Amino acid sequence: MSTSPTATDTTADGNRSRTAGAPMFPDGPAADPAGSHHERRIRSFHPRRGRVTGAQADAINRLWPAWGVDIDGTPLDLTALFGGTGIPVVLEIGFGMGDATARMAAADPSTGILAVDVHTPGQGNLLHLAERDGLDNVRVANGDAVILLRDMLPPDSLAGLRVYFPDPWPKARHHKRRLIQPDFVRLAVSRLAPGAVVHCATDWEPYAEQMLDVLSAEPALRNAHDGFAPRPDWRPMTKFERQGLAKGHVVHDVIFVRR
Ligand SMILES: C[S@@+](CC[C@H](N)C(=O)[O-])C[C@H]1O[C@@H](n2cnc3c(N)ncnc32)[C@H](O)[C@@H]1O
Repeated sequence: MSTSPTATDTTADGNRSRTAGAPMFPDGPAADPAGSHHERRIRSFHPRRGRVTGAQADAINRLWPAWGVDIDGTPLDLTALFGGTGIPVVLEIGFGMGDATARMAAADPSTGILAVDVHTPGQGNLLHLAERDGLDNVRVANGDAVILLRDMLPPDSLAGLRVYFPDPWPKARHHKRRLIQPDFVRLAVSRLAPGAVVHCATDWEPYAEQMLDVLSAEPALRNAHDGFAPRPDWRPMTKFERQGLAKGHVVHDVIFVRR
């Protein structure tokens, strides 16, 4: 029997050692599964980065096969994904570290949350929290949410869309990278069931105005409020929200309903 390290050896602190070229997470998310980086399209996210802790790596390796979704272009059956329960499913794009996602899932177990991000430490953290807190209404997807919506989700399939503190891309030459734009909203709305709720929040005021303008201009949506929405008490504080508030930023929510 070989005693040399393999792709699945685990060190004392829970980190995995691996041979050169072996995948970091043998049973975890595939890197760029749908080839998003090869599409000639402007993306709304920074490349993946960040150190993955031992606990996060352990959660990814053990839980991804059951609760992970590779965004690889294969059509998704949401009912099957959530164990055949038929619960309504909301899509959260850009969950970051996932603490707020886990709290929302715990507070409302009768709603499924399909949480998507490209941030590996966050994927590990959310899987860890889901297991720790017994949250079987959370699934974690890795990759570009645009491909998930475009190629994998059927029309009218989602009960909601949540986008909390998306990257603000403050420089004018980067505004084209902002997620909330007319084309994206048209695509997302086509995957929402009638009555589905679109909820966005940001601490970047010019982006808040853009969200309000773009969502107001989409004929398939109606504003649930007059202008910006009051912050709903069920939306937990997120990491980026906390950082924005510490800098003195003002937070705005927008809530629209699919007609
Ligand atoms: C500024 S962070 C906010 C994270 C979290 N919502 C919070 O408030 O703490 C935005 C996140 O959105 C993710 N993101 C941006 N565009 C995305 C896309 N098209 N698909 C998946 N994730 C995306 C980024 O990777 C990043 O983790």
